[in-house]
Order: sequence, then structure tokens, then C-alpha cells
Amino acid sequence: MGVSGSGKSTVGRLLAQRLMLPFVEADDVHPAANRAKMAAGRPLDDADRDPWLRALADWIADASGSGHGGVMACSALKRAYRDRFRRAGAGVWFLYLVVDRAAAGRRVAGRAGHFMPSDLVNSQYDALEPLRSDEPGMTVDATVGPQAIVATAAAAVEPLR
Ligand SMILES: Nc1ncnc2c1ncn2[C@@H]1O[C@H](COP(=O)(O)OP(=O)(O)OP(=O)(O)O)[C@@H](O)[C@H]1O
Ligand SMILES: O=C(O)[C@H](O)[C@@H](O)[C@H](O)[C@H](O)CO
Repeated sequence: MGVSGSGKSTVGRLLAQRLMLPFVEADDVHPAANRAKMAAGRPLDDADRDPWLRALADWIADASGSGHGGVMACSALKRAYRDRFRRAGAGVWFLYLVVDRAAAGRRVAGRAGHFMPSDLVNSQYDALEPLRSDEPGMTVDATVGPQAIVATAAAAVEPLR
């Protein structure tokens, strides 16, 4: 979880490889209308996110039900979204990638071939409800290298598997 530019896709892919688990990129699950809205510079609201969260919760239910689990790269900005995911499957655990607005803005602006415009980064922080201490998971500094983040996260989740 984390705002756009926090490194969810980068870290999530590497973590899934390391743990040898299926990976899903939540950006690929957005309805076309959501992608078009963001590309036009308009932030998503709860209603826009509802069908997307439903599809992602289904993925979690399948991964959980199959017994192998999986890794998802998803902003999951609000507590209510994470509650939904926790209800969908057993053992849902969040890695919260923390990055400040300036760094996230620079990363999103510097990335090619993605629908998300950097002017939407501020709206991501407006929606963001950081991971709280009662939510299973881990908060990490997302400005260190991706491999270091993956090593830290893998060490934390391995004993839970
Ligand atoms: N730990 C890191 N250190 C330096 N650069 C990083 C790190 N993680 C990601 N990046 C770079 O930042 C940019 C954004 O990363 P990425 O696409 O993984 O973020 P994201 O959170 O998935 O964003 P979005 O939600 O918009 O898809 C990419 O260019 C990526 O290479
Ligand atoms: O909930 C949201 O506002 C969206 O999920 C965004 O976070 C984007 O999908 C993503 O960050 C852009 O790549």
C-alpha cells in the first residue's frame, strides 16, 4: 500500500518473486473509466473505487482460499478499503511504503507510459490514511533501494507463512 509513486509495483513484483507467489498489479484491475478519469487529472472517489475494490477482494479470496496466498500492489489508501481486504481473506498483511510528496511527485513525473499524472499526487495524500498500529503489517521507508525493502518485508512475512 501507499500513494502513487511510493514503489508498490516495483517492490510488489520483486517481493512476489522472492516469495514465489502470484502477483497482481491493482492498476491493471481498474475499470477503463477509472483509468480515463485519472488520466484526465481527476482523482477517484469512493464510488469509483468500489467495483475495483470488489474485484481485488475477489482476487484475495481466491488466493486465500487456494492456500498459497499472493502479493498485490494496491494503493489501499483508506482504512475502510483495507478492512474490506481483511474481510476477503485470511492473513491479509500490509506493507506500507512511506514516501513524501516531493519524492512521490518526482517519481511519478519521471515515469513514462503510465496513466497517472503527477498533478494527482497531492490528492493521493489527501485520501491517505496511514497504516495504523492495530493493522497487521509493516511500515517502511520507501526511499531506500527496492531490494532492501524486499529483504525487510520478506524477513517479516516468512515466519507468518
Ligand atoms: N525504492 C525505490 N527507490 C527509488 N526509485 C523507486 C523505488 N521504488 C520505485 N521507484 C521508482 O519510482 C517510480 C514509481 O514506482 P512504481 O511504479 O513502482 O510506484 P507505484 O506506487 O506502483 O505507483 P502507481 O501507484 O502510480 O502505479 C518508478 O520509476 C520506479 O522505478
Ligand atoms: O486509489 C487510487 O486513487 C488509485 O488506485 C491510484 O492510487 C492509482 O491506481 C495508482 O496509484 C496510479 O498508478
